[in-house]
Amino acid sequence: MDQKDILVQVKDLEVYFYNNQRCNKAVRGVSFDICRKRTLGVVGESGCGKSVTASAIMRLLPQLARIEKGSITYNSEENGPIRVDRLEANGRIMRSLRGQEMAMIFQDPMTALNPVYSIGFQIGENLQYHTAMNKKERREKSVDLLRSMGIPAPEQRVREYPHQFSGGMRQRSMIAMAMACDPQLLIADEPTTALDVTIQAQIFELIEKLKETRETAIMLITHDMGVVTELADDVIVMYMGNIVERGTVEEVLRTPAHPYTQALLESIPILGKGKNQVLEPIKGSTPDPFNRPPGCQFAPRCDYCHERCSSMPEEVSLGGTHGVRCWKSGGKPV
Ligand SMILES: Nc1ncnc2c1ncn2[C@@H]1O[C@H](COP(=O)(O)OP(=O)(O)OP(=O)(O)O)[C@@H](O)[C@H]1O
Repeated sequence: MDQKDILVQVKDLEVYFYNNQRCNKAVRGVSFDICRKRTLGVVGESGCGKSVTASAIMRLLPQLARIEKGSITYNSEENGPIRVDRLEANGRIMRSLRGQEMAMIFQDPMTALNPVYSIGFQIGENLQYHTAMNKKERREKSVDLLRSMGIPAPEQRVREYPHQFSGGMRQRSMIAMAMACDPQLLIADEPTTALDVTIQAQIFELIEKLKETRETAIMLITHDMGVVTELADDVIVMYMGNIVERGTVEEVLRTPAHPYTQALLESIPILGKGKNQVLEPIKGSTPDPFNRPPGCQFAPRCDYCHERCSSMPEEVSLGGTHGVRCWKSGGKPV
C-alpha cells in the first residue's frame, strides 16, 4: 500500500477514562491505517474499544476520556496532513473536517437525528455550514441525496420529521446527512444493529455502493465477523483495547492466527456447511476493565494459555499485511 493511499494513520493510540480516581485503559496502544477506497472492518466484543477508537478519530470523545498517548494523522486532500494528538486538538480544524471530510453514522439514528427538525433541514444544515449553496440549492441537493439513498418520494419526505420515518429510512437519512458533503471517510458504528435482516442487507448494499461510486474510505465497526466477511477489505480484531490480529479479510479468514479470532469465527454459521453445524460460543466473559489480568487479556479464556501469556507479546508478521499478537504464533517480548 502506497503512503498516498493512506487516509488516516493511527499510531500508538492510548485512550483512558478517568472515573473516581480509577483509570480504564480503554484503548491500549493501537496503530492502524484506513486506506482510500477500502473498507476497514473493526471487530470485537462489546467494550473492546471499537467506538472509543472511532470517536478519537472524529475527536468526539466522551468528557471523561483522554488521549493519553499516540497520534492520529488525517491526510486531507485539500489541507494536507492534519495531526491530532494529546497536545494538539485544534477545535476549529476538527469542526471543519467533521461533516466535510469525515462523517460518522451511529447504531441508533435517533441519537443523531433531531426530532424537532425536518429531515431536509438537518441535511441542509450540514451543507449550509460547509458549502456556499443557497437555500434552494440545499433543498435540491437534500432531495437528490435522499433519492440516491433509495428513499421513495424524496420531494415529499424531505419535509417530514424523523418520527415519520421507519427505522431503515432513518438510517438511510442519516447516511444521506453524513454523505452530504462527500466526505472521504465514513465511520459506520454498528449501523444496522437496530434493524431487521432484510433492511440490514439493504443498508450494507448502500454502504458498499458508496465505496464504489464515491470512493469513500469506510471504517465499519461491528461485533459480527459475518458482516466483516461480507463487506470489509481489511480487518482489525480488537480485544480489551488491543489489536490482537490484523490483515486483509482473506488473510485473516484463511488462516486466523489468534485464538480469539478463531473463537469469533467458530461462533458464526458458515454458508454451505449445512444446518447441523455446531456453533461454539466463546467461553467465559471479558475481564473487568478496572481489574485486568496482566499480559494477554484473552489468556483467562484461552485454551492455549501458558505461563508466558502473563506478559503481552509484540505483534509478529505472518506475511503480507497479516499480523498477530500471540506467543503461540511466535510472538516476541515487547
Ligand atoms: N462514556 C464513557 N464513560 C466511561 N467509560 C466508557 C465510556 N464509553 C466507553 N467507556 C469504556 O471504554 C471501554 C471501551 O468501550 P467502547 O464503547 O469503545 O467499546 P465497543 O467495543 O465499541 O463496545 P460496543 O460494541 O458495546 O459499543 C469500555 O470499557 C467502556 O466501559
